[in-house]
Amino acid sequence: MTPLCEHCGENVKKINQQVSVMRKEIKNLRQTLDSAVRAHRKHLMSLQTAVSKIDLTGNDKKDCTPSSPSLSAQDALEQGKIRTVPIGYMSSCFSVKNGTPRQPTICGTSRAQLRIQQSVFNNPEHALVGLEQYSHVWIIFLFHKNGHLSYKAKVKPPRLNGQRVGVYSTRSPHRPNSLGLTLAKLDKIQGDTLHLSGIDMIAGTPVLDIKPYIPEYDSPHTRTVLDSQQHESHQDLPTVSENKETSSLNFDLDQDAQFKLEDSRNDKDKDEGLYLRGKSETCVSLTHSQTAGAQLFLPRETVSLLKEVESFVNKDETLPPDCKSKNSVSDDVKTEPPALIMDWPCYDGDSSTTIADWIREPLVSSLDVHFTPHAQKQLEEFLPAHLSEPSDCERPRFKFLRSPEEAAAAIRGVLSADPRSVYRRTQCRDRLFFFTLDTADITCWFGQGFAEVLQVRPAGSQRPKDPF
Ligand SMILES: C[S@@+](CC[C@H](N)C(=O)[O-])C[C@H]1O[C@@H](n2cnc3c(N)ncnc32)[C@H](O)[C@@H]1O
Repeated sequence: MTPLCEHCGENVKKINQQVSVMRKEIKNLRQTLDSAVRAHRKHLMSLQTAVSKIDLTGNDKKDCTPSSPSLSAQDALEQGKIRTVPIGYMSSCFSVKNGTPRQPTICGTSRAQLRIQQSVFNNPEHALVGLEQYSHVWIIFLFHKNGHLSYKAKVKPPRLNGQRVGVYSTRSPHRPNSLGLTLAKLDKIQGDTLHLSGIDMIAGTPVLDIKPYIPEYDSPHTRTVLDSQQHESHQDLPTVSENKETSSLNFDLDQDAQFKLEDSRNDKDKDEGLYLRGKSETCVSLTHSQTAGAQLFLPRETVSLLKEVESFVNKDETLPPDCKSKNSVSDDVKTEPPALIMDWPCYDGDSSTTIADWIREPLVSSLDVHFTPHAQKQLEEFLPAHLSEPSDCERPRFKFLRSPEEAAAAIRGVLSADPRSVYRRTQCRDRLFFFTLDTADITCWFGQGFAEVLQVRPAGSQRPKDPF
């Protein structure tokens, strides 16, 4: 007789049969589960491997890594697939994207340093020998703080106030390969370190390459002028770098526009080009009537002032009286001043270069920048970088900027170009705007056609509350 369960009264044999069936089912389920987990793990690993082999352009690079047995580094290079190694990282007076100039010309006084890594060259300073002869360098870098790797074929540049254009017609940081290109001023080289100004990169930006800026190669206008004049005169013409050792004269147009006019003649018998350089180094070209191409570096706002000079010079074919009084060029120049023809390739539709209208005349106009007396006072509290002061001095100190005036110019540069996003500009225009410059936190607000700096405090101190 089959025993019955004392708890439920069921047939024990039947219960045992049911239990063994359930055990089998559980075992099967476990096996299914285990194999599913294994399959998922395998899938995950293959996905991770695949992801690690996708480069930023979305191309499969499985065969181009140096470790790949199937493709040598040379083959990879020939296919345009390389693994980059930063030659150094920027130290810059801009710590975050917000408030960083959108182009280097916006803020000539922004400063940065770039130290060449020893991992690239055993003696990094050797790689810089000769570069000190150049005033400007191209910096090729990675937009490493783009946050996400997505990019679109069409973008909305802030200067177009919401309109879309193709990414390759812009300098947008959101682009395949995330490469940036900046023309920076080379202030000096110390050992393995470049001291730069006029930059638009944030601190920590990985730099991939540096090249000297050579107007004869890099500026179509200079090339065109030189080419045509060489063709006409069949003689070698001076390069802009030769202009460096030349005599100079100054003329002041007003407080904001001081120009150094360097007569490029290093041989009295040759009638050569002129070289004008301003405080902020926006470059447009200038030609001498008879021979060489020349370069003009000036702030955007002063272009109109210089156009007045242009008409003055072209009309009278003499130098302004101010120039004459400070003139240090030789007598024959004074008695027989050269006729000048100024060309404005960036501004006046020169045949050698053309640019999009929205760059020439942005839909977003530039702003006047004011400081409240309080902000001005706060700014003056900052000690310049490298000024020796007692270490216990409680005043805040800049790390890069050399004076409160330089900081004020940098702030003006950043704000006059309206650094707000289109969204902020249109949807929350009453909001306070914060950005960091060197060791200073700047607070400002925007009104119709102007920006006002309200506070300049040591970075890291508490932000004022936004009243809106
Ligand atoms: C419009 S891009 C132009 C950069 C360069 N001159 C070019 O034309 O390629 C400059 C802006 O990029 C952003 N930026 C600078 N450094 C960056 C970095 N390392 N990663 C991501 N964005 C950066 C800042 O917001 C800055 O205003």
